[in-house]
Amino acid sequence: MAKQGTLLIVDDNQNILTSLRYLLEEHFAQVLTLSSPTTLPTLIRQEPVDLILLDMNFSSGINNGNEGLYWLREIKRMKPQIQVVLFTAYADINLAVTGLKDGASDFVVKPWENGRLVQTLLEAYRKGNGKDKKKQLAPQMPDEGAMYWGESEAVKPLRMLVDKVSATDANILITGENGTGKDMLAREIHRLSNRRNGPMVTADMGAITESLFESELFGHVKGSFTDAHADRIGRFEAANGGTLFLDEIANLPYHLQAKLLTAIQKRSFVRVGSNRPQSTDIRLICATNRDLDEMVRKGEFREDLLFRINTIHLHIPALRERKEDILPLAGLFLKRYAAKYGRNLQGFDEEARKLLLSCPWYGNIRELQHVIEKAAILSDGDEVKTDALQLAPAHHPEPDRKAQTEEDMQTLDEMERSLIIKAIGKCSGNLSQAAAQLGVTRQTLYNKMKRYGI
Ligand SMILES: Nc1ncnc2c1ncn2[C@@H]1O[C@H](COP(=O)(O)OP(=O)(O)OP(=O)(O)O)[C@@H](O)[C@H]1O
Repeated sequence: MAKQGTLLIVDDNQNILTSLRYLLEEHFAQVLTLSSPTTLPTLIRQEPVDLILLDMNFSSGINNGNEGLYWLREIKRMKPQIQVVLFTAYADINLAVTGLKDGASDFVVKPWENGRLVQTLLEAYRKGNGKDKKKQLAPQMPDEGAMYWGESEAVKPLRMLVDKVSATDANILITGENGTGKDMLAREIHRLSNRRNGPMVTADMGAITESLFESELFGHVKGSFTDAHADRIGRFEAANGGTLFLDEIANLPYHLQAKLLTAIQKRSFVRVGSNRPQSTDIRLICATNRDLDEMVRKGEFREDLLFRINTIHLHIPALRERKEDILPLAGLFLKRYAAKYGRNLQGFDEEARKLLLSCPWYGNIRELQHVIEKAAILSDGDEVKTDALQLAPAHHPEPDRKAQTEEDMQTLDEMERSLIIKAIGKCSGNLSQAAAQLGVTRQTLYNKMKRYGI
């Protein structure tokens, strides 16, 4: 029989890789090998892999097979059609059984017997080949809460970079307009990192009051101030062994930035009321929608802090810069909310699709998500029409569309939402200008946008 299919072998033992490659090249059209699973996501996106023989233990990770299970789930999440055969030590058979429940086709126990191994792999290949051809053609959408990367050119370099840096401990700065998915990306990086079994702790620097900054981040000891009724650990300590995500980093007042810098540099902190420095093992990810370079120029952000936090800079493009992803994302949200609200919605009619593509989406993916949720609730039949999208006038491309009258407004909230959208539209998305025009601070505008899903 002619050789068919692409097999990928993932094992950190080079001798095993070499001997298996010789053996299996006799049976498969292409045999690829990887000595570490870290680049597995990139490889399976680039190569047409049909089948993976996946080791359960990697010397870099914890030697309990969990790493194998983790990668199995990743493969199944990214490319459910790829068949995975687990390669396991005798002691890990229970884990391999868990792996079967998680979607593995089969498992082979080490030390292996060549004939048996070949037979198991060929059977797994046959099982996958043909059976799931239909599924392969459908776009792969992630589960609720999972990140959808999309296929646009604008996110490709970002994705490559994320694959490369996730496993390292480099400090990462994520930038992007509000609602582009910075928080989601931070979680994705944690999930892809070697710290994934450790905690992921978030501190929203816009929400922590100045007086509680130190206590929230570094903790305090009982009696150190009036409300310190008991010892309390801070985020730096809670994130030990995992990832600390400092969201809205630009909102940290200048005079507190030096304290943060010291803790980041030394990877140690002192609880309020104590004088004992404690060390912590964290991977730091920061995020902001502001231009930190400009803030440095204006003297609002410390240059040394910026230098420290952005070892790797990841910028998420605005949704309007990745138009190819609008309809797939809208489809993903529609599927999610149609199921949630018990609607039989299969898609969008042509006008609705055009409207979705022509919107500037100043609130990015968050705004799209809110619009689709509302549309799912309002729609009858099996297609979403433009009316159900309820996009505010400023979002409509037609210049002569009549402004909404006050009678059309149902609530004060809707009025405020509409005013904000109009102001942002007028200022071409410049939030500082829009805030000035509305007579509120940038932070207030930002909070309101979050609240209204803009
Ligand atoms: N790539 C994505 N795939 C699926 N959902 C996404 C994606 N990116 C963002 N979302 C959804 O959009 C919403 C906003 O995402 P997120 O909070 O991560 O954005 P953000 O950039 O951190 O926002 P902000 O600037 O307001 O802090 C969330 O509900 C999230 O689930």
